[in-house]
Amino acid sequence: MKKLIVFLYGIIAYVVFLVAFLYAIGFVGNFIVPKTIDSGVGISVTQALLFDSLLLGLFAIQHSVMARPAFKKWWTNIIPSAIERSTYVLLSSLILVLLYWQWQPITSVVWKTENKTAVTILNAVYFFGWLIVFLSTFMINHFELFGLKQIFENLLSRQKQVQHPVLKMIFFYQIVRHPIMLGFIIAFWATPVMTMGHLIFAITTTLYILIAIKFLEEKDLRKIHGQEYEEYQKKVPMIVPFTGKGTR
Ligand SMILES: C[S@@+](CC[C@H](N)C(=O)[O-])C[C@H]1O[C@@H](n2cnc3c(N)ncnc32)[C@H](O)[C@@H]1O
Repeated sequence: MKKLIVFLYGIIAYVVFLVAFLYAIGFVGNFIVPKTIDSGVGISVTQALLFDSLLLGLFAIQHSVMARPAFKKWWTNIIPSAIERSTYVLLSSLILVLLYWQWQPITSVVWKTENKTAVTILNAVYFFGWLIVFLSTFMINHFELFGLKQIFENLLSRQKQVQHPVLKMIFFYQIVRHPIMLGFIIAFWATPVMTMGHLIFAITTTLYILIAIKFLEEKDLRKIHGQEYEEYQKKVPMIVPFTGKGTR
């Protein structure tokens, strides 16, 4: 019974993630969904900045803290390890829902193009960014990244072996070390109409991504994979494709 509850919890977490992910495409791109990055009742710029910084800060803190190995070690003394990843995914997705709901637009236009070709290209680049994100998750392990593998193994009572994580260096991971983050950055910047609110979102998230991968994720990856990761860093650039050999 407990295993079934754990399994259902993981499935719900995954469904919430899928909805939040799909909504993000509409939210950032101002497509289809009811509330987007540029919609909503305008409040003063100062108030909007305060609100939006708090929302982005909340996401950054949750993401940075809960992804650290030391936190996971402590946390899995409290919750079953089978749902550690699902809980992370669920909380991240719920914070995103809060962000979509409470995001305060600042609609002054910073740049805009009405040229049809430019609009088409920018929209194509936008969707290409999201496609890179989605495909890259399968290149490392989509099902493990979103907690599904863990809840399936738990349901099937598979003997939990302590498996050393595998470093993936295939497909997009041969071009850059962080294709998922590259995809996000592309999607956040590619727009035919850049408003002040959208620009602040793009700058803040890009800075957070760069700092988090350099000082948090790669530090963990070097600890986990040791020399293998250091060799990978020498061969493959961090986030800008085709910029020669990688650097730390
Ligand atoms: C949200 S994913 C982002 C991965 C990567 N930063 C990217 O942008 O494509 C974070 C998880 O991927 C894992 N990870 C990062 N690079 C990896 C690689 N090359 N192979 C396997 N796992 C990786 C990290 O340990 C972390 O658990």
